[in-house]
Amino acid sequence: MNIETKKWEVLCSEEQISAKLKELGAQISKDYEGKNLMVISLLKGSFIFCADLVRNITVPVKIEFMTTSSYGHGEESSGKINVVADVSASLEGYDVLVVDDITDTALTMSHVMAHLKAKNPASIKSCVLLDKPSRRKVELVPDYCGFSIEDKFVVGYGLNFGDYYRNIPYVFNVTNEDR
Ligand SMILES: O=P(O)(O)OC[C@H]1O[C@H](OP(=O)(O)OP(=O)(O)O)[C@H](O)[C@@H]1O
Ligand SMILES: Nc1nc2[nH]cnc2c(=O)[nH]1
Repeated sequence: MNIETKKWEVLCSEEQISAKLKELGAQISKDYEGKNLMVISLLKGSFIFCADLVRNITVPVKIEFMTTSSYGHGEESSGKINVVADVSASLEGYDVLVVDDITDTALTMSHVMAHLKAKNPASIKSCVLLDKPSRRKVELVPDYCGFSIEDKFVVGYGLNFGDYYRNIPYVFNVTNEDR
């Protein structure tokens, strides 16, 4: 599908995202006061959300990265989570917060949480910008969540369509209507 010729429905505007980042940042800063916070950004999807989120966190934070993949270019999870690049740091003694752009089937987040728990962090929680609870294949409730959304394939603010559109500064859905 050529999405340039279709109408885009904005689901989370830049203003809504910016307000949500302040809320999440304040809550996380309060909850992690006096703790040893390590944020792990799941690439590629969370690179924009995580970069904005950590700038709203006021307590000391160590930032690490991990790359997973399961969707490829499609709109359905392959069901197999590939750890393309594991986190390189030791997690021992850290209060880990795993940050992702979206939890959909939750296969990615549940796989990553189990994978990282085995590395003995002091604690581990999850934070996502978007949650699609209606699509779960495994039970999981993110500890921090920006927006709960309905079952629509969303694009922008880190989320891809094919290899593109991660740089669009808001979250949108491509409709079937022509522009
Ligand atoms: O809850 P799930 O159904 O597992 O879907 C969520 C995952 O899907 C996307 O990753 P993707 O595999 O597309 O890789 P990407 O981060 O490179 O976009 C997204 O960034 C999440 O990590
Ligand atoms: N781009 C994109 N990736 C996803 N991965 C899981 N759900 C989605 C979605 O709605 N959009």
